[in-house]
Amino acid sequence: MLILQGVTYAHPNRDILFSDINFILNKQDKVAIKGNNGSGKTTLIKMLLGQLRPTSGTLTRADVKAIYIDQDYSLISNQLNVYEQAQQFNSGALQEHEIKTRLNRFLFTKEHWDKPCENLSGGEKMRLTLCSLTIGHQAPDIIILDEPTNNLDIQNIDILTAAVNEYEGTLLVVSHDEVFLKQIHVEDMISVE
Ligand SMILES: Nc1ncnc2c1ncn2[C@@H]1O[C@H](COP(=O)(O)OP(=O)(O)OP(=O)(O)O)[C@@H](O)[C@H]1O
Repeated sequence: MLILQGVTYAHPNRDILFSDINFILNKQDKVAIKGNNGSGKTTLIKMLLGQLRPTSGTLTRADVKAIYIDQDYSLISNQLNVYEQAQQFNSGALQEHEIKTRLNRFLFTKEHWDKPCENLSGGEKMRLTLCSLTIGHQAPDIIILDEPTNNLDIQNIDILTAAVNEYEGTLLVVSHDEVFLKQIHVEDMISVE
C-alpha cells in the first residue's frame, strides 16, 4: 500500500527533520509510529496522506482511501448534532433506524441524538468518529490514529480497542500507550528520529 525508500524531510529553509526512513506497509498491517515530541510524526503522516512530498527519497502510494483521525477529531462537524453527524457518513443509504442502532452500539442512546457535536467530550468525539466510519459504505483502506488514547477514560479506550480490533484494514497509530498497542496487536514500528 505504501513504500518508503530513503525518505528524508526538511520543512522549507529548516534543518532536516527526519532522514532515511525505509518501510513497506502491506494490507492489514498494524504499525506504530514512534518518536519524541517534535520529531516529525505528524509531518510524516501528512506525507503518507499525500499532503507533503519527501525532500529526498521516494514514497510510493497505492490508490487507497486513507482516513486520519487527529487529536482534534476534525472529522466531526461542530455545527451538526450527533445523529446528523452519523448521517453525513451514510454513503450506503442505511435507514434511520439502522443508523440509530449503530449509534446505540457506540453508547449514543436516544437522549444523545440531538446533542450538538460541539458539546461532546474528546472521548465522545472519538466514539462518534469510529461509529461514523462503520456507517460509511466503504471502510477506509488505511486508518491513521494520532495519540488516540490521550484523554480517554477506560470505557472509551475499551470501545476504541474493540472498534480497532474489528477493523480489517491497515492501521497506523501514533501512540506511547504500550498497553493499547499490545491490545490492538501492533506488530511493527516506524521510528521517526
Ligand atoms: N509548516 C511548517 N514549517 C516549518 N516547521 C514546521 C512546520 N510544521 C511543523 N514544523 C516543525 O516541525 C517539527 C515537527 O513537527 P511535527 O508536528 O511533525 O512533530 P510531532 O512528532 O508530530 O510532534 P508531537 O509529538 O509534539 O505531536 C516541529 O519542530 C514543528 O515546529
